[in-house]
Amino acid sequence: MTSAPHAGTPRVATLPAPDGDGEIVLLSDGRVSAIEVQESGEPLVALDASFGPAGALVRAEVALRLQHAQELLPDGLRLEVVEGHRHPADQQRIIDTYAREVLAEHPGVDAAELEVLTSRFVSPIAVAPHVAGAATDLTLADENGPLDMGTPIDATPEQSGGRCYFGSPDITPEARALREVLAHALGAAGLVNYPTEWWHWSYGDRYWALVTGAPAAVYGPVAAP
Ligand SMILES: C[C@@H](N)C(=O)N[C@H](C)C(=O)O
Repeated sequence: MTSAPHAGTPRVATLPAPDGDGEIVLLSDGRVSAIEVQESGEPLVALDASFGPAGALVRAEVALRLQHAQELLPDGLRLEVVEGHRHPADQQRIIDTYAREVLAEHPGVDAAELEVLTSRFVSPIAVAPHVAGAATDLTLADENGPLDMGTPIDATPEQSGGRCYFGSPDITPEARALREVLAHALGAAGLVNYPTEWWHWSYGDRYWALVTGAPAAVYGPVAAP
């Protein structure tokens, strides 16, 4: 899953993709932290009620792109965004909680391996897309509320038996079809998925830059107003 870096070589932190096709680059991979940030200075804005009651904060361009994705969805479906910008203290609390769970499952792993395993579910703080206002946790909803996407939002790999991975082959055809609808709209709007979490989509952060080949990220850590 991880290899010790040679001098000057970023750490590789990857997982085999669950459908057997390629690999997932984790947020703890050194190629993510090596991406430069050319901060745009864009403000955080609150998403309106068409995205659900959370009123999540995201960068202004992310909000526009989510609006575009919303418009690309089939009639009767909408995006329900449950979280956007996250305070670094909240990010750290999630890291600490999940790292304890990982350690209980894998006693004896060293600190580097623990960081890699933990990053399947929560990002290292330095590259955290939510802390940059670049990421949203979201799902699809219809007039009756959120739909069954195969797992609840925030199911860990352990809790979900890996079904939280976007490409999990172990979900129903209905949930698979809904994940594809989500990916079609958000991908067309320029957001990228973190493949270990079907609900996590971002634009402008370092992971986005790595996936899209952009020369730099445009959002680094930002404080909420
Ligand atoms: C904790 C989970 N909801 C989450 O936000 N994970 C992503 C990868 C993150 O920490 O940025």
